[in-house]
Amino acid sequence: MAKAAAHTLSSPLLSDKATGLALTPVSSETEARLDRYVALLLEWQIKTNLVAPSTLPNLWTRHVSDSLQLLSLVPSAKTWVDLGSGGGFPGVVLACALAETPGANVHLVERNAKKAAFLREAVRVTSASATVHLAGIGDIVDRIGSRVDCVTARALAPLHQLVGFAEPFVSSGAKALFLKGQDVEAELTEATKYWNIQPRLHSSRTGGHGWIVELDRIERRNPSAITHGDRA
Ligand SMILES: C[S@@+](CC[C@H](N)C(=O)[O-])C[C@H]1O[C@@H](n2cnc3c(N)ncnc32)[C@H](O)[C@@H]1O
Repeated sequence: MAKAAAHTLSSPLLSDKATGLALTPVSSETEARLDRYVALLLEWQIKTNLVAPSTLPNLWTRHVSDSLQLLSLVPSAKTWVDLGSGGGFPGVVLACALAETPGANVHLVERNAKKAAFLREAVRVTSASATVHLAGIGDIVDRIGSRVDCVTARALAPLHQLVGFAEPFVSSGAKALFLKGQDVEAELTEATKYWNIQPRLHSSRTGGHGWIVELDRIERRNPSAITHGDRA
């Protein structure tokens, strides 16, 4: 019974879906893939914590649209890497949206085996363009190998760590897009102690206090330029 209820979009969730798709419109093919993904997530969420339970009534705006908004920042990107994909945000959503794009692929990097199993199932039921890597971030740079157009992360780590994770990809020509919350200014201040970056900030289209940090260049700062008191 509980499982059957999980498959049926409740009225608030249907209304949230309409709001979300008005913010970030998609083709009917992509909408059908996203419907299958959301149904699977609600089914697995009963046993596995994929998103904070308090955010479930706003799944489409808080998670799906939050992910979809990245596409317009790099419309020509085909090869994506999503670090710490968890329940699939933004990676699976991007892969659903890119499923009709020839040559597109999203690498989903997740070290938790249960979440990686969910990601594999999500890719299967949606026929999305994605490859799941059950691995730590430090181990996948060589494995992914091919030229990457965009590296993403959401709710993974403080910005100064994300910049370090993304650096090998950005050094090879990728753009980095990090979904961040209201503390973005403080995180940027911390990150610039260790990295030379010129961030571009975009306020989230989904409202709230969210920001997208866009980076095209990352260089490690000369360690001698950091005063002793600044060192982590
Ligand atoms: C808080 S969740 C966020 C998941 C998703 N990005 C989202 O926004 O809903 C962070 C995820 O990153 C994964 N993770 C953390 N450190 C990692 C690492 N070094 N390598 C791979 N995955 C990692 C965790 O297992 C977890 O699933």
